[in-house]
Amino acid sequence: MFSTRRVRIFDTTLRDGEQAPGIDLTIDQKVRIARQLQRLGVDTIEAGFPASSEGEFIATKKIIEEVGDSVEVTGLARANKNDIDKGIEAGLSSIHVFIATSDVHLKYKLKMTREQVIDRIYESVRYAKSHGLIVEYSPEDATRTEEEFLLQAVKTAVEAGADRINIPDTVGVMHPFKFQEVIRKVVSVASGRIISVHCHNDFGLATANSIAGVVGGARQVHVTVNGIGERAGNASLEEVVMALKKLLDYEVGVKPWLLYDTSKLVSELTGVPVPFFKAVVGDNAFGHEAGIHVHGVIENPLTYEPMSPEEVGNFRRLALGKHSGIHGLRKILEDQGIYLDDEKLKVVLSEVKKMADTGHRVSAEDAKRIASRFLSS
Ligand SMILES: CC(=O)SCCNC(=O)CCNC(=O)[C@H](O)C(C)(C)COP(=O)(O)OP(=O)(O)OC[C@H]1O[C@@H](n2cnc3c(N)ncnc32)[C@H](O)[C@@H]1OP(=O)(O)O
Ligand SMILES: CC(C)C(=O)C(=O)O
Repeated sequence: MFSTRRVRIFDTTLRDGEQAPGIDLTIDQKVRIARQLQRLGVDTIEAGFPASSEGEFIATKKIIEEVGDSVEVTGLARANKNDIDKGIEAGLSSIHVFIATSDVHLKYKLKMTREQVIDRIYESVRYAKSHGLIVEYSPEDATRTEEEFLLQAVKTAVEAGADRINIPDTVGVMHPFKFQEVIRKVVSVASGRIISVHCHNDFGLATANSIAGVVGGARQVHVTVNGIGERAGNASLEEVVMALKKLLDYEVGVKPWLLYDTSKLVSELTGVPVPFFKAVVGDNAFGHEAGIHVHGVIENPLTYEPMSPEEVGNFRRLALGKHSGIHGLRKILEDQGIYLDDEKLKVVLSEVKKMADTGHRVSAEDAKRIASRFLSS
């Protein structure tokens, strides 16, 4: 039984993440990522969409065989018998059923009435439950759904036996102050079922909204590694995990020291580079050049680091450039076995800044070469 501060991490890198244009993983690549997600300690892996293709079906099957004994493996299914049957055939013991509830989706995509959608929610969740599955229901486009109808859809899924209710901000239109209240209302009608949030990053608020959803009472978050996914992506696993742990003192099962390696693996296999400035796992997430920062970090990393790189498997990088100071230069030279007094360091620093002013990216080797002139004199 989870404590009230425990938050489930539902990873959808292999489903929503892979839906992003240009990302088409092979079966073996999906299995490799699934193994890493299992090692990382996520609570649920959404392996894919079994009804989508032969490859998705086989990948789901293989992922269940590979990690299904130690982590919940689920798959996406539309609210129809065929998709649910495909998931069962693939060996799923958990399924993620969705159907939209917003008027724009009902009118232009599904061409269904609200009454028909309510019936479909009940029928599809009931059908999946009758086959012994763990069922998570998502009212797609929930955050653009008229509130009373959204709550009716939630109650219908609960009555049909849904184990979890996931609230997707499908096109990323939420902000944290509003989403927290939406989730609070959903929790109030969900009869104790776990409420989940699934946030997209169209306004750059996916992580913030995910956290707000947890504060509002959600105890599961849908995430993807590196935040990959539809359009501007999903809530980033590494950001959500570290924000929940470090800023709000929630408990998660994820092992944070594996975050950097997991990020690198997904980047390598998807071909999507991790932005230099990406929070937690970016190569500049623990990079320091400005003299005042480097001096502070040398004295105590807490001066300029909200978490340590080692906590997340990343690395601290001290750089040289036009913003460097004498403390940083001394450290970088001493790390190379070169010890100069302050007078000589000031001359070397001046040369470093002149080099940087030309646009040259000054390396530790450049500084060593400049300093060597003093050592030979
Ligand atoms: C927000 C999300 O990310 S939702 C998940 C999106 N992911 C994907 O679409 C990836 C996998 N998709 C696929 O491989 C294909 O879309 C399939 C196999 C699911 C369906 O393919 P097709 O039969 O060619 O239909 P197509 O994709 O063109 O249209 C979707 C159909 O599903 C229906 N549909 C869409 N969502 C749902 C739903 N939740 N429940 C029931 N029916 C749905 C649409 O109304 C449309 O029905 P129609 O064919 O009777 O008009
Ligand atoms: C299927 C649902 C959960 C989804 O991906 C979305 O609405 O963004």
